[in-house]
Amino acid sequence: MSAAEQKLAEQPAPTTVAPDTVSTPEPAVVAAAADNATTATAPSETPETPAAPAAPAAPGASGAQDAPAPAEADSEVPVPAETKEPTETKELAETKEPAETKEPLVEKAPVDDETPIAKLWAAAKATGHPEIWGVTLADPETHVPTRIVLQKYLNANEGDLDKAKDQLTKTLEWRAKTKPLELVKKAFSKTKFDGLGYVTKYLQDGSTEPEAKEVFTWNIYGGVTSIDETFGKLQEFLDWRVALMELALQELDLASATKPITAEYDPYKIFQVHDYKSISFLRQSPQVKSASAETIKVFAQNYPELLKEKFFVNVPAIMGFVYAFMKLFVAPKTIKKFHPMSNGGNLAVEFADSKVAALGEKLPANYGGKGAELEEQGKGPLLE
Ligand code: HEM
Repeated sequence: MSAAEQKLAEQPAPTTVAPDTVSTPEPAVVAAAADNATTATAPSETPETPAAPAAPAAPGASGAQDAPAPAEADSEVPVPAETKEPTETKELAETKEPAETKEPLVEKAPVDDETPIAKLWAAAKATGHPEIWGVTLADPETHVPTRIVLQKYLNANEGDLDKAKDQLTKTLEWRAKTKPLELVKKAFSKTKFDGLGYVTKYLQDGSTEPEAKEVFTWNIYGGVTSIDETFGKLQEFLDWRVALMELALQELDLASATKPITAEYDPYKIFQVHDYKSISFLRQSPQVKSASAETIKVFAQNYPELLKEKFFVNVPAIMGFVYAFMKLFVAPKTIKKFHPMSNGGNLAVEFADSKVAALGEKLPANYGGKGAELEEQGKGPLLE
């Protein structure tokens, strides 16, 4: 049992959805939520190989049918490595064929543009929008960052090419419309968003491996002083929330990534923390409900496979019902990455396994570390 799970076990999480009532605690829900999603899966040799159609239903299709596709849906389903890497096949065939001979080339199947990654690339080009998460898309055959992005769409959809294509196309259309990179340059209202969101990054000296970098986004929703101010204008809140996510993506810096990912191996993900300390309102207002539901939906569609683990800290025991309510909107596989904790001071011990040495110590003291406060070590969307 991890420290998060122990903390969780201390804290009841009722399942009743009625927002105005505090219902009977139900430890089973807590246990399920704390379940870690790091299910071991067979390694795949072919990163782009789609999962077999017989894989379990896509996230969002099981349990909560109407729930959006999860932003951070895991790809835990083993992916059979049936097909040979087409490029390898081609290279092999060509090198074996002496240039002088007139014999016909060995038949190459499938050709490069038939791989799922190549098909996603074709779909991406067709939308006309050139970037995603700070990566200017280019031929994935030679451009690792693009290959990573496209593979994430396959992973989010359990290797289902049609679904991946659909989600990718919608993301690119959304980015063309929303212009998230411009939101990062925009200044938001200090009155509404001051102290509510930060991004931090931690590096392991001497290593260039992707594991040597950990990026966190922090949502200090306990710091909200006026629901009407912060959540009253939904689009404004969403824009700010998207700007925060894009800042985190800048730190993740996929554009400089050099290591391809597979269905099972993907170190390019972000930790998220929601801090509900000192929450001044104990009921979920309609504004909070719609802001949360809409954020979850937008993120599920447009930021798949970017969540490593998510910690909800300083959750007042009396608000266990909120957790139960929120889970209704989230796909089961994403929920497995959630860790509610009653005491934020225990957060630091969760990162003992990180490749970034003493990561926990680098966190602010509020979270059990020895590092500077978030205001000092973090950055957030611009405010005016
Ligand atoms: C009443 C004060 C609260 C506010 C203002 C609030 C705000 C939000 C918002 C805006 C989101 C959207 C997702 C995001 O920003 O990343 C969210 C998601 C969520 N919140 Fe809260 N929340 C509150 C209380 C709680 C409590 C007490 C819990 C219990 C643990 C909770 C659990 C969750 C969960 C599980 C999600 C889904 C996260 C995801 O899909 O990534 N919330 N919340």
